[in-house]
Amino acid sequence: MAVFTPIALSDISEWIARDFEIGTAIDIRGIHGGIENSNFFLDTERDGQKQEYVLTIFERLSAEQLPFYLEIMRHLANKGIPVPKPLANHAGAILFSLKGKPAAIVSKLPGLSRLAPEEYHCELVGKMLAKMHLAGADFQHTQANLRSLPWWQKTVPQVLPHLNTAQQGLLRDELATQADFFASADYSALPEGASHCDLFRDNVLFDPKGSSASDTQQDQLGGFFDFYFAGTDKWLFDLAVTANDWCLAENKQDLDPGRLRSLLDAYQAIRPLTKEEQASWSLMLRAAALRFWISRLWDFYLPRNAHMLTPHNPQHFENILLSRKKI
Ligand SMILES: Nc1ncnc2c1ncn2[C@@H]1O[C@H](COP(=O)(O)OP(=O)(O)O)[C@@H](O)[C@H]1O
Ligand SMILES: N[C@@H](CCOP(=O)(O)O)C(=O)O
Repeated sequence: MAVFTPIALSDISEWIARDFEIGTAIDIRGIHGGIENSNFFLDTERDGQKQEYVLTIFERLSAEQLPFYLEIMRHLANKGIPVPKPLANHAGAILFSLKGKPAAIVSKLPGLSRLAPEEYHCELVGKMLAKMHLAGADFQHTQANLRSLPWWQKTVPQVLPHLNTAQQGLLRDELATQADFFASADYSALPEGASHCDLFRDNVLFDPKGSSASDTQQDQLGGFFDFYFAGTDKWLFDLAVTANDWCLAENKQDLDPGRLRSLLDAYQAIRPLTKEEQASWSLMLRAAALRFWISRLWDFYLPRNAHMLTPHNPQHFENILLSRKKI
């Protein structure tokens, strides 16, 4: 669990009662699992009914960067895509300040993560990802993915001293390959728009409808959340990030053909890939692997203070990159 900024009920009760239409705050609990922000489940009571929200204190993103993330969630939610909807106060604002940091309150989605997904789950995710891309096509705001090539180029020199010679070679070579790819005509031709850019298994919830916990074939998509790495990016990058996490084989590095087919077929049933996208797929899988290898190295070797922070394992994405280079 990472709670960088602790919040107690007494810190927010008056504010909630005064500025919102959501009744009385009755409970606030730090959430396990996240590594970027301080997240809390916030319960309120209104007219005898319990209501559930998620309160986020943003630890790294600035008040200037945040409107993009909150507005894309509002835009998608208004179009029926199951994503958290930011809550507006009486004045219509959706971005607030708490303990001197930016903060937001969003609706709590139903369900739980499926960390061992079946092909069926990959299909649900592929279909909704394509719908989300199309629903975001008329979103007016743009903001670069802040964890794309310029950030990789800035961060790689900081992590290189911590790596062995083989890892340094792999990282340098892949960065150069990706810089060439990003400068190519093929890359420029790829369609882009608002993208999640971090659609890992732990950022998707499923609402179990089956009669038992093991009856996962009845799951329905509860929603996508954690849009705080989103940006205007190539849709293919979003799909590659998703494939690299959802479609792993038993060895946890190669792609599992069945899961991958389910994801891609479902995505393409809604938005078929262009010929440039098809041609760029293997390089984009590598870009997606590199992105998370670098960020995990950065979190691992240059950690921040948090009360309970468990950095993700960088080796996992080194293995995935090596595997994607063989495709
Ligand atoms: N809108 C939401 N609805 C339901 N659960 C949520 C929501 N937002 C966050 N969570 C829960 O909080 C946990 C951490 O959130 P996450 O956004 O992944 O944190 P971080 O941005 O710090 O990585 C998630 O694993 C999930 O259980
Ligand atoms: N998904 C990324 C890290 C971001 O963490 P999240 O909890 O915000 O998804 C990774 O696995 O490296």
